[in-house]
Amino acid sequence: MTSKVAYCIKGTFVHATDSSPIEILQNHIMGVNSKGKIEFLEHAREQLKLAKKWRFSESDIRELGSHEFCMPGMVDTHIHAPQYSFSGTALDLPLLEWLDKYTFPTEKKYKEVDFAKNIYTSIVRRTLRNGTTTACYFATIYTDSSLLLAEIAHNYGQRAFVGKVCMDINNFVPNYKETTDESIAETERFVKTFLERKYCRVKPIITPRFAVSCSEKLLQELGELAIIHGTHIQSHISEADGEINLVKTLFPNYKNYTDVYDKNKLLTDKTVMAHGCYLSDEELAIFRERGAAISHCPNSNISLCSGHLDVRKVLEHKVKLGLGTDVAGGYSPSMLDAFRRTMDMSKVLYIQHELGQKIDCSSLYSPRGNQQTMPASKALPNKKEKYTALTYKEAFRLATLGGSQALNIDDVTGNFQVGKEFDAILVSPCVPDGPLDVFADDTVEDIVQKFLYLGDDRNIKEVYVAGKQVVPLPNA
Ligand SMILES: O=c1[nH]c(=O)c2nc[nH]c2[nH]1
Ligand SMILES: [Zn+2]
Repeated sequence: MTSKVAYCIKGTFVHATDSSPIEILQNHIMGVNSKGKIEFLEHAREQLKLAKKWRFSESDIRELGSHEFCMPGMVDTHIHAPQYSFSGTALDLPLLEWLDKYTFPTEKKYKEVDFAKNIYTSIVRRTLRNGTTTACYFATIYTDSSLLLAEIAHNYGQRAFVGKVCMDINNFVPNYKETTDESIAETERFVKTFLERKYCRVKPIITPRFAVSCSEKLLQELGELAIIHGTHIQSHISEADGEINLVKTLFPNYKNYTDVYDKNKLLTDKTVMAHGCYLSDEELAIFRERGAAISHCPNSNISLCSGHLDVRKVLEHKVKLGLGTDVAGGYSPSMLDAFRRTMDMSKVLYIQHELGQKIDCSSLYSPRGNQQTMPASKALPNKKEKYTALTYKEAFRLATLGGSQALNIDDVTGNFQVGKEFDAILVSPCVPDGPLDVFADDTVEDIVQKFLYLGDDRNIKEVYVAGKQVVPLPNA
C-alpha cells in the first residue's frame, strides 16, 4: 500500500465510549496508519469509498473469522511485578502481616538483577498474553532492577508505567527499606535514567509504597519530584482497617488518609491510588477535585479480607476509576479475572443492600419451595433506597476506557476512537478445546459476554500495542 494506512481489519469491533459502555460495530473496516494510530473506523458498506480515499485494495484487508472480534486491550491500573513469583499462594493473612511475612522478604530478593530478570520477564509475558496492553507496575526499592522491568516491558512492546518503590519505614524486615535521603536520591536517579532512555510507551511513576511506610519528609519530597519531572504518581490508600488505624497514629495532624497525600502534593490528575475501600464521601470529593483516580482491585480485597470498594458510589462521585489485578494480593494476573471479581463484588453489595437487611428469610425457604428471585424490590416495601449493581458492560468499560482515564492516557488509548493508538486484542471465541462454547442462537453481544465471563488467553489470538503485534509472543 502506498497510502497513509498501513493495514486494514474488517469485522466486528467492540469498545466503550463515554456515552455507551459497550458499542458493538459489526461489519466495519478499521484502517491503522504507519504510526499505529486508528485512521478510520467505518461501516464496510463504505468500503469502495474508503479504498479510494485511503488507497488500499481488497487484498490489503485482513478479514476476521466467524465470531471473532477486536476489543481494546485491557488496562491493569495496579500490579506488583515482583510479587508475581508468589501469586496464587500466601493468602492466609491480613494486609500488614501479609506484607511482613511474605511480601517484603520476597521483594528483598530483587536486589539481584538476574533474579529479577526471570520473574519480570514472566509477568510481562503473562500479562500481555492475557490481553493487558497497559500495565501500571510497582517494582521494588531497588533502582537497577526496577529499570530492568521498564526495559523488559519496552522490549516486549507493552505500554507501561513502572515505579521504583519508596519506603523509609519498615520495622519488620531488616534492610528492606531505605534512608529518607537514599529514597529521594534513588528516585531521582531512577526517573532521570528512565527518561534518558526515551521509551515511547513506558514511563516512570513516582511510587511511595503507602503512608505507613513513608515518613512525612519522604512524602513531601516525592510530591516535589513529581512536580519537577511532571510524572505520574501511584500508591495505596484506605485498603484495610489495620492500615488506616496506623495512618491515624502516624499522621495525627492530618484530617484523614487522603489529606496525608493531598497536603504532600501527591494527589494530582496523574495519580492513581489502589483500593480506597474505606474512603469517606469527603475524601472522594477531594479525589474528584484533584482529578485523582482509584484502582479497584477486588481479587486482592477479597483474598486479603481487606474490605470492599463501593464502585457505584465512586462512579456517582465522578472519580476516575480503573481496575487492577494487584498481583499478588490478588492471585490472578488476568484482567478478565479483575472484570469478574468486579461483577461478583458489586452483586454482593447488591445482595447486602437489597436483600440482606429486610428480607424475611422464612419466605425464601417456604414449605412449598417458593424461591425469591432477584430483584426483590417488591419483597422489600420498606426499602430506603435502591442500589444498582454494576452491569457487565460498565465493568467492561472500567477494564478498558476507565483504566486509560484513570492513568490519564485516554487521549492515546482505551477505545477505538479515530486518532488513538491501536491497542487491541483479537478475540477468537471458538478455539479447539477452548473454555467456552458458542451456539447457533448466540448474538454477538452474547459472545462478547461469554468471552468476558468464560474466556481466557486461549481465546486471545493476537494482541496489538500502538498498531504493532506483540502476541503471539516471541520465544522466551
Ligand atoms: O495490596 C497491597 N499490596 C502491597 O504490596 C502493599 N503495600 C502497601 N499496601 C499494599 N497493599
Ligand atoms: Zn498493591
